[in-house]
Amino acid sequence: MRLPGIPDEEFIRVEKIPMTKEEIRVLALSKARLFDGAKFIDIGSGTGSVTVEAGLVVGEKGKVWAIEKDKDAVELTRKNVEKFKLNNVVIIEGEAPEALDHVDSEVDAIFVGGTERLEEILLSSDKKLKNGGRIVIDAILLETVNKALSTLNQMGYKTEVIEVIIAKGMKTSKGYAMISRNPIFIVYSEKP
Ligand SMILES: C[S@@+](CC[C@H](N)C(=O)[O-])C[C@H]1O[C@@H](n2cnc3c(N)ncnc32)[C@H](O)[C@@H]1O
Repeated sequence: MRLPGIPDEEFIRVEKIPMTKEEIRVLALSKARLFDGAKFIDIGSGTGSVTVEAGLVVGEKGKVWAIEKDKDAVELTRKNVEKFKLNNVVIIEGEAPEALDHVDSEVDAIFVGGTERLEEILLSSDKKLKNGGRIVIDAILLETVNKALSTLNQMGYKTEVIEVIIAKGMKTSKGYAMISRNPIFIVYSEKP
């Protein structure tokens, strides 16, 4: 089992597809409490960075389903999965929540990085999640946080939210300058 924390530069990237940054992946996957052999869904896989990190954590006995609606992002997820030589990932091209129908197993955790149609996604995710399983949502907008918390609370989940503000050191000729990244909210929750 490998803990998450692959440097962003190791992923194949294209400018128009935003990536969940390294430190956020570490926190989000830690809140998802993945383990060797776990089953996991990444909704809105984008570059595939969360999918790849999760695939390495859950190992060969585990499985990851990556759901992505954008054709180019699906291709990018595929390239990164190949780059990291993972054979425990199923890539589903399609939009959640409908694409969740192609996940043929109950899972231990779900990460939502693509938050369009969030309420429907959360309600459908519940049917795929084991009791005690976790849903983790990565959000930029306050409105997304609000929707996530209200929906999860209605579903009877135990919920928490954190705001993550990170500055990363950039090496300059005079030393390291700290460059701020945009604040990100992580909503994490547990099914009763
Ligand atoms: C912020 S990016 C995700 C970043 C990704 N976690 C990564 O590290 O590259 C959001 C992605 O979610 C996808 N998306 C948004 N809503 C979706 C939905 N309902 N179903 C499937 N994909 C969705 C978008 O096409 C986009 O690629």
